[in-house]
Amino acid sequence: MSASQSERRPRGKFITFEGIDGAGKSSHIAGAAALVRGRGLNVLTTREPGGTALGERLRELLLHEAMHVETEALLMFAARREHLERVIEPALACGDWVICDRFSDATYAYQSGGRGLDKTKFAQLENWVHGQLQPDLTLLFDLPSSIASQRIAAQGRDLDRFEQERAEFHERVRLAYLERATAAAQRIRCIDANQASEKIKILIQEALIKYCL
Ligand SMILES: Nc1ncnc2c1ncn2[C@@H]1O[C@H](COP(=O)(O)OP(=O)(O)OP(=O)(O)O)[C@@H](O)[C@H]1O
Ligand SMILES: Cc1cn([C@H]2C[C@H](O)[C@@H](COP(=O)(O)O)O2)c(=O)[nH]c1=O
Repeated sequence: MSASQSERRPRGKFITFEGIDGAGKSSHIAGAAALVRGRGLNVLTTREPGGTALGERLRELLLHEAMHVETEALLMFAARREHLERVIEPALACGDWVICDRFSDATYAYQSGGRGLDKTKFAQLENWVHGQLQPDLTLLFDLPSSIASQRIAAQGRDLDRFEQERAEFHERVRLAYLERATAAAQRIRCIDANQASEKIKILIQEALIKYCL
């Protein structure tokens, strides 16, 4: 066995954080990454839409320009294709872990659940862009949209196109996430986001240790 073969690390784990806007997922990504790093593993944190130079430009359009729902879905998957090619796949292949703020479950929840994109079209795009690849673990932050919108309002910042949507939209997104969690129960762990951050941090640590570390 050559030196490079013996040093080859096992493929990294792909972890995603999901939930409606304001559910609190982004607040926990750095802590999750620190836990993984503490085990001596390399970990990269990234986000969607975004994560590459082109993806970040697409993010600007997606968050601020009105467009047809199918354009929106196609651009989400275009940004994802780039992200997979340039960031996610190379990192996983060399043994690094990737923690991503949203992935295709968000497209299912927002574009199909929220906006009404045909689920068959979603499935075709998902299959085209990432085939059998799915996250090893998805942490779904579940919260009623009324509480999430209060959290966002308390931040006192300008709202993007999705955050400006009505409560009914966010409830449809939430239900679609829960539907997806039922359909992929082996991968998606639901976290009650209506509790103190310290308790949520412990639940995340438990899930990472139980399913990935
Ligand atoms: N458990 C919690 N209890 C109360 N407030 C929280 C909790 N977790 C996060 N917050 C606050 O809620 C707001 C939204 O949190 P965060 O940005 O992490 O949410 P998010 O799900 O990533 O939202 P978005 O998808 O819109 O970026 C922040 O101001 C954050 O401090
Ligand atoms: C990946 C993805 C994202 N969105 C929406 C959801 C959010 O409102 C914004 C940006 O995400 P952030 O967590 O607030 O940074 O984009 C979407 O509609 N579809 C997707 O696939």
